[in-house]
This record gives sequence, C-alpha cells and structure tokens, in this order.
Amino acid sequence: MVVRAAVAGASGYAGGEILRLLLGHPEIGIGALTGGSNAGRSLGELQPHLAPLADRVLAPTNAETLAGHDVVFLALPHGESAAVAEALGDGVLVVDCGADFRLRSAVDWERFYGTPHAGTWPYGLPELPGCREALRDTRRIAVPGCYPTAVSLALFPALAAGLAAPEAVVVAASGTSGAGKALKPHLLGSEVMGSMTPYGVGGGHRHTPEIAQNLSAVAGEPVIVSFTPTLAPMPRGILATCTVPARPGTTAESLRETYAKALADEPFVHLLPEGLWPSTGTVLGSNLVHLQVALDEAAGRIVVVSAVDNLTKGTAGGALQSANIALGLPETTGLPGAGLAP
Ligand SMILES: NC(=O)C1=CN([C@@H]2O[C@H](COP(=O)(O)OP(=O)(O)OC[C@H]3O[C@@H](n4cnc5c(N)ncnc54)[C@H](OP(=O)(O)O)[C@@H]3O)[C@@H](O)[C@H]2O)C=CC1
Ligand SMILES: CC(=O)N[C@@H](CCC(=O)OP(=O)(O)O)C(=O)O
Repeated sequence: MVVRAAVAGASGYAGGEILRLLLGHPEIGIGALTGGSNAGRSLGELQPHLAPLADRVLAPTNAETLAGHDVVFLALPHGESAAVAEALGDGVLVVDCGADFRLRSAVDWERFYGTPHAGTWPYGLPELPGCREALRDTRRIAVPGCYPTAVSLALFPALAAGLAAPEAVVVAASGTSGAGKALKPHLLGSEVMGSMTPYGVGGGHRHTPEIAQNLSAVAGEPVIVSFTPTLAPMPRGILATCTVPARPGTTAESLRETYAKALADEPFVHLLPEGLWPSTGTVLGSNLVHLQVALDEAAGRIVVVSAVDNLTKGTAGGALQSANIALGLPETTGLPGAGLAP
C-alpha cells in the first residue's frame, strides 16, 4: 500500500461513499477519518454498511488530524474546504467534493453562493475535453456537482461537434441523498415518498452556472442553460433529460455517430444500444454514466438522457477517478464498472 488517504466528512453520505470505494481500492489505504458534530463516535454507529471500518473513531476535522496523508478527500459542506486545504500544504493531493473551487467566475460564485470566491482548481470531470490533461500531476481537484456531471456529459459531444445551438434546456430528477444527511424538514419521508416536486426553478439553482461553464467551454461560445431540478422519491440516482436546438444538417445518424465516436474510449460513459433508455436503477452503486440520444425532428431538438448515481460517479466515484489520474494510477482503479440490477 503506497498511498494513504484521509477522509474529512466521513459521517456524511459523500464521505461514506468515498470510504466504500476506498475499501475496494488496491493502491490507497485508509488513514484518518474525521467528522463534525459526530467526532468521537465510531463509524459503526454512523455508517453500519462500512463493516470493516466499524471500530474506527471519528477525529475532529482540522489540519492536525488530516496531516501526514498523501491524499485528503474533503466531503464537507460548502465553504469549509478552503481553510483546511490551505493548512495542508501544496504537496498533499486535496480532493474537494464541495463546490468551493468549481467555478471560474467570482461573480457567478458570489451570486449563487453569497460568500467570497475561494478560487478555482482543476475540474474533476476527466471526460470533458481538456479536463483529463489538467488532472495529471495536480495536487488540487474540484469534484463537480452531481447534476453538472450528469448534464455536462450528456451534452458535451453535441456542442463540441457543432451539432447544436448553444441553448440547453434541462429537467433532471435526483434522489434524496443528493441533499446530504443533515435533517431537512422538506425531505422527511412523508414529504418525499410517493411524490415529486421541482426546486430552484427559474434559474435559481447553483448548478446552473457550473453547467453553463462546462458547456460554454466545449462549445467555444456562451451556452444559455435553463435548468430545473426535481426531487424524486428514491435514495440515489439522477436522471437528466437534456435538449438543445439541432443545427441545420444534423441527422439522427450523424448525432449517433458523433456520440459513439466521442465516447468510444471512455471506460465509464456509455452510449446505450439504440432503443434502450437510461435508468437510475442500472447505474446504481457504479461509476457508470448511461446515455441515449434522439433527434426530435418535429421540434428541431436533440434530446439526450443521462443516468448517474449521484453518490458514485456524481461525487465519490468521480473524486476517486480524478484522484487516480493525479496519482498516476490507472484511471479505473478501485471503481465499480458495473451497476446493481434489478
Ligand atoms: N450528496 C451528494 O449527492 C453530493 C454531495 N456533494 C458535496 O459533498 C459534500 C458533502 O455532502 P454530503 O455528504 O451529501 O453531506 P452530509 O450532510 O451527508 O455530510 C456532511 C459531512 O460534513 C461534516 N460537517 C458538517 N459541518 C461541518 C463542519 N462545520 N466542520 C467539519 N465537518 C462538518 C458532517 O459531519 P457530522 O455529521 O459529524 O456533523 C458530515 O460528515 C458537500 O459539499 C456536497 O455539496 C457533491 C456532489 C453530490
Ligand atoms: C437532491 C438535492 O438536493 N441535490 C443537491 C445537489 C447535490 C450536489 O451535487 O451537491 P453540491 O453541488 O452541493 O456539491 C441540490 O440540489 O442542492
């Protein structure tokens, strides 16, 4: 075991998923585990599914408890990462699952998060053009938001190939774990079970500028994004339905060929066989992204549907995939390439 990793926020959903994946990673050993209000409690009490780590006690989250590791995964609320990362020094690989270092625009950051912008780190979505190269040898990684992962991977091939005009409309459903483990009154079982509702409607969701940033970079021009998230009565998973206007000359064949070519070498992002549509169930617990494309000729729009597990490829798996690249390991090491079915 050559690499030692600490996980801050080990009592949360994202931290727990990072640990589940690290338990199966042959090159990374698990060092310190830290929490916030749960510091001092054992992981067995908090994350009983992580049986091999049941006796590990959570330390408080600070520079002392996180020091002495090669990699530190931060799975903390927004705004908590900058101070911790600064105290860790430049030689440590810091992988931040929070939003703090994702956006390039300080104006967008302040508008959507309401605090001063901490900075911008290499973006942990290797499949986006240019991102994989920027992750090699970096010591800082900003893990994308779960919706931006699902949406950016769905639309980048069409925009990069010039098949689509730069106006995306996205409606995406997420499982409740996307909101984290802390108690939220609108997320009680009786509010969520058997019911669906949108939120952040009208451009208010903080993932809107992150999606626009990613798509604009691949399109080479500003992409306007209308994004409507919805909450679905399931613990995990995102299903994103994304549409963009088809440019004249785009055909169903050219669309399919473009996606097949763009994704041919990707280990985790798969264009499903024709006629088969993505479902959250089939990617559950895996680092997979399933896509399907169609040309709606009557509406003149390209339709792309993507499915990801928000906690795996949408957070912890994406974090580990990017960390593998930064550490010089094969990108797929320790990552589940198959989902659970049924
Ligand atoms: N859930 C998801 O699908 C996704 C999450 N993320 C990001 O990952 C990060 C973690 O999210 P998630 O796991 O869902 O959230 P949770 O609420 O489940 O977990 C939050 C974790 O942070 C700890 N924590 C809270 N406040 C503090 C503090 N002030 N100082 C130190 N530790 C603290 C908590 O500790 P304790 O419980 O001990 O108080 C807990 O371990 C967030 O930035 C989130 O945006 C990113 C993509 C998707
Ligand atoms: C269902 C749900 O509430 N999902 C979260 C997104 C989770 C995510 O990607 O997280 P961060 O950008 O916060 O890291 C939300 O909409 O705020």
